[in-house]
Amino acid sequence: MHLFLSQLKRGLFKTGVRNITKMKYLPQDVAINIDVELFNEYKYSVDQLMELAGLSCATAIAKTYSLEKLNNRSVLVCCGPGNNGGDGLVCARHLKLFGYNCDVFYPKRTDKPLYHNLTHQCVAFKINFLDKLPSKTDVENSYGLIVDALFGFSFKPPIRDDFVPIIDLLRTTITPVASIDIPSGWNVEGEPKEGGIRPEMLISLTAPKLCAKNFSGKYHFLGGRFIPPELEKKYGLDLPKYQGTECVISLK
Ligand SMILES: NC(=O)C1=CN([C@@H]2O[C@H](COP(=O)(O)OP(=O)(O)OC[C@H]3O[C@@H](n4cnc5c(N)ncnc54)[C@H](O)[C@@H]3O)[C@@H](O)[C@H]2O)[C@@H](O)CC1
Ligand SMILES: [K+]
Repeated sequence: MHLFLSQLKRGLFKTGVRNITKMKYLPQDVAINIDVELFNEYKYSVDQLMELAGLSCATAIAKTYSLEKLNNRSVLVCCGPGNNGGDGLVCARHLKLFGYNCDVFYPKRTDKPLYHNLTHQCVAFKINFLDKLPSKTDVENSYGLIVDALFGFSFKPPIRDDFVPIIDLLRTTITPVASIDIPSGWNVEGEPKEGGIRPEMLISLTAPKLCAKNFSGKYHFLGGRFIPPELEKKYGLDLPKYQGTECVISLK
């Protein structure tokens, strides 16, 4: 006991908890600058980062929602038009490999090879793409979890009309929602005043954005373990230490 206390005082137990308290929450402009720097200075490609981001999300989801917990029901992945939606497509593919049944709702598709390829891969993995938004009752009967991959750190309020019904569904359903990077519809720097979606899980990528301070759901993970140490230092991110070979870390 004495040894434990003296080691604790000397800070020898590096559990990451100490770092979590210092960890930086990013405003929108800083999140965008880091993104640009990863591509321009470190020569990452979007595909590379998206694959790691989507894998992190699928891993965090599988650690939290076992098939048993979902009563073997499927996962509905709702994808938006940007890179957050791309993360969702990658996440769906990895979830499928982990043994989950996934359906994807991807109403506004971006005409770029990356998104065509990700969609093609999902179809090849026998992931079903829905033609229309299911009703609240159908969602609650068929799905154990909804993955919210609609908007990430480039979202600018207010939500445009075509996405309002999807956000309304996510806001009102009793099916748990796992949001990728940002709870969609939230301002990157805070919760909307009129009340937004209330995800049960948030998977922050790279570093949590300022709005994550308002997250009151049960599970918060950090993923996207690809930040070069020099970049982490430059932006004073103070990321918690990922354990061993893990690609995610639980913050809550
Ligand atoms: N550097 C990073 O940290 C990485 C970020 N990634 C993901 O990329 C996301 C950012 O992606 P993007 O910059 O492509 O943008 P987003 O995916 O955040 O959203 C942009 C898209 O949403 C639309 N949109 C914006 N405001 C809207 C509104 N009010 N109503 C309706 N549509 C609206 C835009 O027209 C655009 O098509 C991150 O949040 C994260 O999920 C990962 O893919 C890879 C690594
Ligand atoms: K999201």
